[in-house]
Amino acid sequence: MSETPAGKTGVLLVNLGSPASPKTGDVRRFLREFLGDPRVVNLPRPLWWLILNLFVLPFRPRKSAHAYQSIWTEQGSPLIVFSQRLTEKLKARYGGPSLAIDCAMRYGAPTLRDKLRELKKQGVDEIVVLPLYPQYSSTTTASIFDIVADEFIHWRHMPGLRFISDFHRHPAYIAAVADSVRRHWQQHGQAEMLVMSFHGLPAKLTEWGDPYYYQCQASARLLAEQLGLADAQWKLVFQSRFGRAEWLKPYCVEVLQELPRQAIKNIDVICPGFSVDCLETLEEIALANREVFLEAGGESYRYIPCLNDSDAHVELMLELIRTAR
Ligand SMILES: C=CC1=C(C)c2cc3[nH]c(cc4nc(cc5[nH]c(cc1n2)c(C)c5CCC(=O)O)C(CCC(=O)O)=C4C)c(C)c3C=C
Ligand SMILES: [Fe+2]
Ligand SMILES: [Fe+2]
Repeated sequence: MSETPAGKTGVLLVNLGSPASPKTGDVRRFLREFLGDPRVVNLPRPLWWLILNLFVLPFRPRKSAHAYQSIWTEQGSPLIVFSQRLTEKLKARYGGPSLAIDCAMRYGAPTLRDKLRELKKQGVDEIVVLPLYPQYSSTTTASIFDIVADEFIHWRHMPGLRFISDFHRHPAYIAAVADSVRRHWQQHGQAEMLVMSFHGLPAKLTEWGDPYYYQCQASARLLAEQLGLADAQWKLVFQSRFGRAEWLKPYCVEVLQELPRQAIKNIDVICPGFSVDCLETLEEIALANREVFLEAGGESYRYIPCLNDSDAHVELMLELIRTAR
């Protein structure tokens, strides 16, 4: 028997994932896995199974496939491409014999289980799981933890585990996003208002103890403070309502329709809850919601991209690996 060499850490950046292709069949497969996760939809299983199979999966995939087609690139889904490029840069800069770095998706491929097993094969004695969600939600972050915990059940020799639940007020995160806004202002000038759009959630989840709503509020307020914005110069909104239940408010679309009526016709829009650009930012925010704002009488709508694979994002990842809990 040989001894395991001491002191090797494995880091896994984890994001939501995308369909294998923007074809309806692949989108249906992806949505079946995603929306079948009890963390994402909390209804009783038999009831949700019926709704999902009778009312969602026969219709939604075709509509979503169109949306995916509008943002798909030669290299694939922006969410996966950016997440992997970020990982490659981090690896090239800081990876080595004592630090293995890789990237996995919660739904679709590359799977979280495969990547955890690859790290195990490399003999790491600590695994750092870093979900690419600055704000914790049971629907996203906890769902990643479920897979890690379930995978570990089968491991005889469990390594140390550090799971980074959130980094919504980490100074390095706030600074990196604020810097990206300032750079945008330097190039394009500052609009009358900065709209910060976060992915929505069913409102009930907050009552049930999900801290996501409060973490979004905290991130937005810290960003506004760092940028020296007065209250009238920024607004937090929630996008991507799904289904009929009440979601977190204010709804992005309603605010965009209202702003021109309040004589605010010139806005910058940023999505601080998304680490990399994806369907939700590129199609919904940068394309569809722009039309909503312009049709309501808005004049200028500038979308500020996510941190994506920028050097600032690579440094943020390193800082989180070093300091976040
Ligand atoms: C950033 C955090 C996210 C939270 C919180 C979140 C909750 C949540 N989402 C849905 C339903 C859908 N989301 C979809 C896509 C999608 N969602 C996130 C992030 C969060 N979701 C991302 C990054 C993406 C994009 C994936 C990509 O490939 O680019 C979709 C699929 C597309 C569509 O059909 O619109 C659905 C559906 C629910 C129900 C939910 C919380 C309950
Ligand atoms: Fe979502
Ligand atoms: Fe959406």
